[in-house]
Amino acid sequence: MNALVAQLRHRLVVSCQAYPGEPMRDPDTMRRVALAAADGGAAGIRAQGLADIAAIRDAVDLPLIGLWKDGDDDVFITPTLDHALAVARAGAHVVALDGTSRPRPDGRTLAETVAAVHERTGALVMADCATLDEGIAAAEAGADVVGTTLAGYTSYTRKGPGPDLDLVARLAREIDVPVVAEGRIHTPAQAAQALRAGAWAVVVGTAITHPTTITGWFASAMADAR
Ligand SMILES: CC(=O)N[C@H](C=O)[C@@H](O)[C@H](O)[C@H](O)COP(=O)(O)O
Repeated sequence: MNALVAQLRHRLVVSCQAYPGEPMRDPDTMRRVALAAADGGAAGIRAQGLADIAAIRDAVDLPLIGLWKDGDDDVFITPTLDHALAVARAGAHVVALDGTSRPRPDGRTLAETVAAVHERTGALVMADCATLDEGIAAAEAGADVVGTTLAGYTSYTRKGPGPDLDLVARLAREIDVPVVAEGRIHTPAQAAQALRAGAWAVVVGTAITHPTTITGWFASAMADAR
């Protein structure tokens, strides 16, 4: 197994992302958020956008999973090979890309995309999947790690309030590549449950790095209690 993937075993990766138009959408802000996460014990960082990836790679000495969300199509996480190559060149050790079975905008297969990233950049690939079958196919396509990132975010998967730990468990049983639990992990207890379900590593974003959403959780709980 690759040493960088081995380093993430049973550890926390913090996803540092702000969305278009938000006050924290700024590479230097995300760099600081990533540094703060590293101080708290994050073993890896996940970051979106070439500028954020470059800023974080320079400042934070941890494995960096990079992605580039682009376009309005169904496939928006690092949708094409060109996006993936740019993410690697910006400094990501691992390129996270759409690992679903949906057609990619550049017409390449997942296997072709993974092979080209490996050959042309030396970066690893994390396939962001939504279902068990997609995770199995992504492992066969050569992905270095498989994430549950898109479970609940496709037309054919259901979004529950919490993480899809059943998918984590089924993937961990079925495939030999490390399974990363990602998506709607909102509490430390859920992160621990993901490990018990068989996750190699756990990615937490919103619950650590998105104050607008976290504030909303508190505000709405209080509104319900008024
Ligand atoms: C579906 C999609 O676009 N997921 C994105 C992927 O990078 C991010 O918006 C999420 O914040 C990330 O996956 C971490 O998940 P959570 O924020 O739920 O802990």
